Amino acid sequence: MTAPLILASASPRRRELLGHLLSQFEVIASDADESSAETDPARLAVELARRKALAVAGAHPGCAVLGADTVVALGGRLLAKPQDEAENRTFIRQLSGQTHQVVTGLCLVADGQVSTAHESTAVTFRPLTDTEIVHYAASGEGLDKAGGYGIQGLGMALVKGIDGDCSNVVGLPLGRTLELLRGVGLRTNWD
Ligand SMILES: Cc1cn([C@H]2C[C@H](O)[C@@H](COP(=O)(O)OP(=O)(O)OP(=O)(O)O)O2)c(=O)[nH]c1=O
Repeated sequence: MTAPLILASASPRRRELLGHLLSQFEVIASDADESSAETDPARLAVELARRKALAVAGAHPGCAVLGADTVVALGGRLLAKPQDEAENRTFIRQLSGQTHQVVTGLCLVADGQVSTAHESTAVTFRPLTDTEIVHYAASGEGLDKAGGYGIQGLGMALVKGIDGDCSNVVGLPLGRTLELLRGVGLRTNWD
């Protein structure tokens, strides 16, 4: 498999993480519709990753395309990106003192083959004070992130523990991504 790889994502975190695996790839953001009635976190994350990858693959035949989507699930609820600072406070208040799941779905389209995978990581927040919640939401860091926080930034101070792959929480599970790339014969920096 020699076709160049395209990362179908506007996320700077995904670009940086994929750079840990491949020295060369292109980035083209997908405009795929992200609305869905699916409520199961893993199925939703994979469905959206598939839409992103297929949208870009359709416009770039002959290229391998990787799409990803990260979903935050607290009990039966899904927390998307907060609309504004007030909703960000609500999300962080809900996550306070609780364990939630962060699920990233992956889809790789290559040589007419569609491969999918997902990874799940459990993240536990400390019990937070109102002052802490207001302080974090005011930073604006969580506004473009699923669940309304970034574990790689200031949001690290919200977290009591993590069980699973940390890169998955940031948006691209590196182990699973390596498996998918190797599965279609793509050579990575680790091979
Ligand atoms: C929970 C969490 C999420 N995130 C990010 C990862 C994803 O970029 C984002 C979830 O939104 P996504 O819709 O998965 O991705 P995106 O809109 O940023 O980019 P694209 O759809 O173009 O690929 O939240 C963090 O960076 N840190 C975290 O701790």
